[in-house]
Amino acid sequence: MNLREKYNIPNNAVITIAGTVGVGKSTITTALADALNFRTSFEKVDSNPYLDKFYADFARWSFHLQIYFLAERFKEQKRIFEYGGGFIQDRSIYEDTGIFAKMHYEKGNMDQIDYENYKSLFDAMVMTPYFPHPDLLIYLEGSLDDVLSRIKERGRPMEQQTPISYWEEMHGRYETWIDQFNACPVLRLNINDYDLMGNENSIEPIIERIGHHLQQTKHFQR
Ligand SMILES: Nc1ncnc2c1ncn2[C@@H]1O[C@H](COP(=O)(O)OP(=O)(O)O)[C@@H](O)[C@H]1O
Ligand SMILES: Nc1ncnc2c1ncn2[C@H]1C[C@H](O)[C@@H](COP(=O)(O)O)O1
Repeated sequence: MNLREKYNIPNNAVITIAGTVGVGKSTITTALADALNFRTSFEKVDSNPYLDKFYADFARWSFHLQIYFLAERFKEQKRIFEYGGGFIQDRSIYEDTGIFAKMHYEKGNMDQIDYENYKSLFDAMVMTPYFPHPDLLIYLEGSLDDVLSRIKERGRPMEQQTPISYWEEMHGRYETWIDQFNACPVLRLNINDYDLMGNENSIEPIIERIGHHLQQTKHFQR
C-alpha cells in the first residue's frame, strides 16, 4: 500500500503550500508530490520577465508583476482543474493579494487606482463560487533567522540585494495573514519539525497529518 492510500488521501486532492519567501515551499512541494504520486504546480521564477526588474525598482514594476503572477496562477489553476486534481501547488494565489500586492500598495509602491484595479480583477477571477479552492493549505512557518539563512543559502541574486527589512516585514505580514485566512482548511507545519534534507523518512509523518486533517475538515467535497 502506498502512502497516499495508507493515509486515505484522495487521489484528486489539491494541496497548496504557503509561506514566506525561502521558507521551503518548493522543496516540500517536490517531496510531497513524489511521495503521493501527485503532479506539481510551481512558480516559474527563472522565466518571469518582471521579477529582476521588480527587485531593482519596486515602484516601477509592482503592478506589472502582480498582473503577471495573477495570470500565471490562474492558468495553473485551470490546468489543475483540467487534470481533475491530484496536485501539490507551490504557493497559493491568496498570498499574491493578501501579502505581496497589499504590502507594496501600503508601502507606496503601487498607487491606489492600480491597486483597486488589481483587486477587482483578483476578486472577479478568484473569490467566486466558480473558483475551486484547494482542499488544504499547508502553511510553513519558521523563524526569521532560519528563513534569512535559507534565502542566503539559495542565493538568488536579486533576493541577496534586497534589504533584510523587506524580508522582516514580509515575515510579520505572513503571521498576521494566516491568523485570519479562511478560504480553505489550513495545516500549520513548523520547519523545525521535519528534516527533508537529512532524513527521507520525515515525509511520512507529514502525510499522516495531511490525511488526518483532510478527514477532519468538512470542506472536502470532491
Ligand atoms: N526542510 C529543509 N531543510 C533544510 N533546508 C531546506 C529545507 N527546505 C528547503 N531548504 C532550503 O532552503 C532554501 C529555500 O527553499 P525553497 O524550497 O526554494 O523555498 P521557497 O520555495 O519557499 O522559496 C533552499 O536552499 C532549500 O534547499
Ligand atoms: N505576488 C508576488 N509579488 C511579488 N513578488 C512575488 C510574488 N510572488 C512571488 N514573488 C517573488 C518572491 C520570490 O523572490 C520569488 C519566488 O517566490 P518563492 O517564495 O521563493 O517561491 O517570487
